[in-house]
Amino acid sequence: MTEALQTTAPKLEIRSLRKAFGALVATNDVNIQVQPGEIHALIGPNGAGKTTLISQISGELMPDSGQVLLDGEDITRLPAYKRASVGLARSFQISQLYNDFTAEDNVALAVQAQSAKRFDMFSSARKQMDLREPARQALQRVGLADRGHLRVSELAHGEKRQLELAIALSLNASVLLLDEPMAGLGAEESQRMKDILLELKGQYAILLVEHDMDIVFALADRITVLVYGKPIFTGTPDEVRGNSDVRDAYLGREE
Ligand SMILES: Nc1ncnc2c1ncn2[C@@H]1O[C@H](COP(=O)(O)OP(=O)(O)OP(=O)(O)O)[C@@H](O)[C@H]1O
Repeated sequence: MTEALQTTAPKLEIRSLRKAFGALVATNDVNIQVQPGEIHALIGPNGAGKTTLISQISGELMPDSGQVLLDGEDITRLPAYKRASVGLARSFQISQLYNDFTAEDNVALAVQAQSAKRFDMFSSARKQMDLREPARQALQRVGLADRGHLRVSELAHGEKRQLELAIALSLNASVLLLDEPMAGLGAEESQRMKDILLELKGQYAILLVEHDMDIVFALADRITVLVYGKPIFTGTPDEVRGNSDVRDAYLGREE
């Protein structure tokens, strides 16, 4: 993978991205390339600017300057709701799930929202099938095949996080933005999520923000370390572990 990473065109490219909130520069000249099939982790202390960066890539926040490119196309000004249709999906957050709907309904609704125009022309029976099948497949890929009939409110916390991922997968994206998929999970749930991400590894370009360093080092092909909005190092897990700047700025403190 590492050799391939150096020779292929990036799937997702962040060029000289900058975002300030008043005097605070939360994204400070960030350059990152995520290659096809790569899991690229973004780590850094609290407040380093990880979520702010993900929000600019997903289109929820406009950068002050710089570019976001998907397959070489500039999508910096594309509205968030259109990014999934060009292949970029941010995993939903639990707060966006509909509690009183079933897990399968939640995925089907996301599929429908993305394809609303396309489905207007179809009969309702056909529409149901076209929404249900991708929903079921996505649930299966995250290990929720036999939980689709349950309401979200009946799912365990870890299952809700799996459902968030299923929604992202159902959108047929080739690039996934995952913001702390392990947050709030117990040891067993974390292990399950790790196994799911390992299964997906190689099939998507994934930009992963995660505080759990065991998970990051087990999953990532490369890691970018962000400190005060600025990348201080990008490298393989071994390179990151061995870098003294990273240890001083972040890992030493975490460990
Ligand atoms: N809308 C906003 N207005 C003003 N400041 C903001 C805004 N959003 C984020 N910030 C600030 O920008 C900086 C980066 O925040 P961000 O949430 O991106 O960091 P993070 O690395 O994701 O942190 P954590 O690991 O705690 O989630 C922080 O200092 C934060 O207070």
